[in-house]
Amino acid sequence: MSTHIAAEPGAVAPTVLLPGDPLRARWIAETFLDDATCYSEVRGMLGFTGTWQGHPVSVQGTGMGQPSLAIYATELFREYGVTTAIRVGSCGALSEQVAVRDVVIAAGACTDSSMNRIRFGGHDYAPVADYDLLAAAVAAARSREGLTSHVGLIFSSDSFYTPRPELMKPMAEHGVLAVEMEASALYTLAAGHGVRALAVCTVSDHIVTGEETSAQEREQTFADMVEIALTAAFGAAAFKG
Ligand SMILES: O=P(O)(O)O[C@H]1O[C@H](CO)[C@@H](O)[C@H]1O
Ligand SMILES: O=c1cc[nH]c(=O)[nH]1
Repeated sequence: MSTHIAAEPGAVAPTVLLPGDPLRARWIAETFLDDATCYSEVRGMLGFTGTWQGHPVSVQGTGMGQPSLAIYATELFREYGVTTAIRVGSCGALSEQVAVRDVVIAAGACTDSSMNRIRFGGHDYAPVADYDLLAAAVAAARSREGLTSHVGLIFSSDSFYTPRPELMKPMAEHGVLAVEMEASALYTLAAGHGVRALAVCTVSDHIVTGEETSAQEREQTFADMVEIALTAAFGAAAFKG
């Protein structure tokens, strides 16, 4: 057991999906995994292990924001031997080219968080996805009929309710597709631990148009990103099977 995860050694699979919402973790386990069992309920941050197409997979809620994700990611990497970590999150579209329910695959993550500046003595750091996971996810997303997907930068903000909304426009003008709250920390911690990481997000709301989805939809309907993440984790052969 680690401080915030009540799993026995070996109870967490080497490949973990990381939704912010612990109830989305439960929905993913119940919907996509075979023989899923819950290994942790500490603080209500649910974690499950099962199999997908015969591959062991865990799904662990991370909570909202980079400090919360960093707790779970650090314990998973240091104490449970996780080698592949894929965030499956919701995000807000910044660009008019991106619509609600589109999937955004994050090649890299900008941030307003001070976590990396503290880590690197004031220098900036460019958190990027694992290239093989990224390429596999893009291929999987582009082969899904009826799904519009995008690949590029996202913005991992410390604030859901931003005090500086005027900064979203220049972000979009510099290629940032969407805002969420965890990917930058995930990519940084994964790099530091030699772990493969990726963030695949579904657009739950639109910062420009104001369109939004319900809490129930964010918890239980973003299936494409989950299947893309699982396919990327286990390779193109699994996708065909
Ligand atoms: O839906 P999840 O994965 O929690 O992700 C997004 O939703 C939360 C904000 O509503 C933040 O955690 C943000 O990153
Ligand atoms: O962090 C987030 C997630 C979804 N939508 C947003 O606007 N922000």
